[in-house]
Amino acid sequence: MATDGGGKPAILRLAVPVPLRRLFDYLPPQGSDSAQLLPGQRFWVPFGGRKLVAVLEDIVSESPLAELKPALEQIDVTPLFDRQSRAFLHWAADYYQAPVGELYAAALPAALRKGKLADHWAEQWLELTTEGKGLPESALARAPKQQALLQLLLRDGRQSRPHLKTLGHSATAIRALLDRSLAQWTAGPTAPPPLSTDKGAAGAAPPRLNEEQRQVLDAIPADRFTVSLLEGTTGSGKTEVYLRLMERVLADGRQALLLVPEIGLTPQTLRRIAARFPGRSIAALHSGLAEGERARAWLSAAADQADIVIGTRSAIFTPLHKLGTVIVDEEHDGSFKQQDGVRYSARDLAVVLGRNAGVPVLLGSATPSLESLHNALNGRYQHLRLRHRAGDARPPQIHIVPTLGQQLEEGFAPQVLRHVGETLARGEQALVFINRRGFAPTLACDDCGWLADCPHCSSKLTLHRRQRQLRCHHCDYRRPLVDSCPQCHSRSLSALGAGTERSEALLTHRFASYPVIRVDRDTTASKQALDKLLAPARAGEPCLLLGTQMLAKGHHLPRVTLVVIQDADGGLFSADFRAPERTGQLLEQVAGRAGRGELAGRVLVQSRYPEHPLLQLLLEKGYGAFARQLLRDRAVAQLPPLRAMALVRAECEEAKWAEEFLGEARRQLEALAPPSPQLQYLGPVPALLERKSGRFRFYVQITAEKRGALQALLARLCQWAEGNRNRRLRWAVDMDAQELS
Ligand SMILES: Nc1ncnc2c1ncn2[C@@H]1O[C@H](COP(=O)(O)OP(=O)(O)OP(=O)(O)O)[C@@H](O)[C@H]1O
Ligand SMILES: [Zn+2]
Repeated sequence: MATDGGGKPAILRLAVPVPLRRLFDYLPPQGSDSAQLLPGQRFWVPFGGRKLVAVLEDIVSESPLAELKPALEQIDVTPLFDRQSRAFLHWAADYYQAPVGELYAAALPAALRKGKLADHWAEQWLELTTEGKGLPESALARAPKQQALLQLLLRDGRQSRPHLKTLGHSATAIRALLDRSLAQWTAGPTAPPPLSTDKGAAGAAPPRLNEEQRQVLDAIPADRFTVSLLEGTTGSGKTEVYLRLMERVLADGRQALLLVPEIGLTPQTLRRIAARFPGRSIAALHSGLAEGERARAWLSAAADQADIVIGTRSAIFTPLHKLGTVIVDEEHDGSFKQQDGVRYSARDLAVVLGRNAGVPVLLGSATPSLESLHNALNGRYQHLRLRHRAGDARPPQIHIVPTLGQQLEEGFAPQVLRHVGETLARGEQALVFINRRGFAPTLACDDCGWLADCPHCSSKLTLHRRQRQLRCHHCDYRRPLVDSCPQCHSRSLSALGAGTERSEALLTHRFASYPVIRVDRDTTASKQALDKLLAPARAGEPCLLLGTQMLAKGHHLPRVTLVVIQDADGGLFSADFRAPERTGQLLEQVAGRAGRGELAGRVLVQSRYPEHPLLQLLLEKGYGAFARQLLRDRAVAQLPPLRAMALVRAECEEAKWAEEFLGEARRQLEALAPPSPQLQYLGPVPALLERKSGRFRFYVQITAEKRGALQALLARLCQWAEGNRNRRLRWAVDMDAQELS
């Protein structure tokens, strides 16, 4: 039996991925060596008849429990998490009221979460022995191939087997060094897969920073914790600032972490970064990778092999020991907040990570979130601005096109179609933004008024004509298209509203001599597909781009001179108080795709309510003024970011149970802390999407003046709710909730 050295048996205190907010004690696996037990290692443990992957937190000598089970198996020799990253995960668990075991699960790439061996991805490295290291570069002159290999190892250190092959070193030369005991193989983590770079772009001289960019960069301290919000208009050269900051960090021998939105991690972005840092290893972590590739990239980053880590949300949890800066691009983007499981915000955690590591954090956006803007305006964050477009590009001209009472053709006003035609005829590119994929939002019967509802959600099915299907965009329910009304058997069914597929049909017909490129989730199953689709646009040919918000961000297409926003009204009348903010961000980002090169840009915005004050403010004064107005409105309504807000959510097949549970939760809350001007409760109320995948969804909303008080309250509520015995009911705490849906 393993002991802690003092004779008492060692007890493992483990974080297990179950919805209970505590650690669990186990005995070490049979026959394990206590000297080999280290916090941060993974173990297989038995739990309620299942086998789970848990992470070792602590080794103790006593447990409050009398009967302990042994863990089944030790998975790692080398711990996957060091002390600092464990402390970070614990902080996040406390803040988001989540079990720490679930945070480890969120932090690990899928393959490692499932218990695969980390060593499985180990690479063979050739390195010099002490004897080899003692040789001068001029040694082995009589065997030039061996000498070349020796010189490489002396200058650049150990080399991986595949890399040696790429460089053309022969197996014979390697064998010779091994035989002379000058070199040896060692196993170690793999280097991140090298990224392909644009031919010609690699090594291209970076642009000279303009005065604004220089000031921004100078304001970011080299090695001290600060948070800066970079509010820079679209095309103002924010990415260039990120690249310079990374350069500085790398020169200092440290690692840079760059977080990007889910749809922002395009091959184009990766190439731009790879081209700037030839010879540096870059680990890209995103959902488009195969499980093995992702685990490999994660492990190499954790083993200090990656200089730059670029990733979506969960990359925030990569253990980086030489972190030099955290940069969050498009910090306002909704994808930084996880919407199920542990509902963390990677953007907010970036600030905590930077504070722990004592390094600068840079949040950048043309359309900052109200949270970050509020912090910048009240001085908690440093507020940096880029007010002008970089290079020679000018801001685009924006015009509203009123659509009420106009003869529209598949949703487009005649003058809009005329402008598109003229743009193409001039040899330029046009971009049409439609925020809905599919052919049309739904199918309706002209005779009885039947609508195609989803049987599992409180929403309509979307018509996808090419696949001849009706699909639910919330639960992915699909059914074949019907020819007649299921209710009255009438054959006159109409497609209501516009979607990308329907607009594509009109535009392809209307502008038949130009390529029409449709970009949405249906046409771009993979990131590579998007890259390929956009190739003609990048080549600069006249073409028409048509798509959803996938087109709104990150793309730099200098020949796009016309942007059409087909319908600006969607978010102006939503019941979600954040909807205007999101609409403003989206419109500004889409508009920002126009005129990014030498040619001037124009934006046409179709609206039924051209007089709407918020729309007017946005289009006339820009997002900056619009967002500051929204902040004043939020202050009046006592909403975030002026108040802290959390939701307690519950969902169940039986609406009644979810409502009852939340009713009781609210009574518990009010008993702990009665409502007051500083602390307010709302609900239980149904979520905006009341039913999803067959479950009814409700929430109780809590807004508080003091975040700390809210935290303490929620911690006690979780203790109560963990006792909930209804297994068919799911509940969750959503701290800093972003969606009321
Ligand atoms: N100092 C500079 N001089 C000349 N060109 C520059 C300079 N800085 C950036 N650029 C160029 O301007 C264009 C826009 O820059 P960049 O992509 O960095 O802007 P951005 O603010 O990140 O854009 P967005 O937020 O709209 O995606 C790029 O082609 C970039 O190479
Ligand atoms: Zn559905």
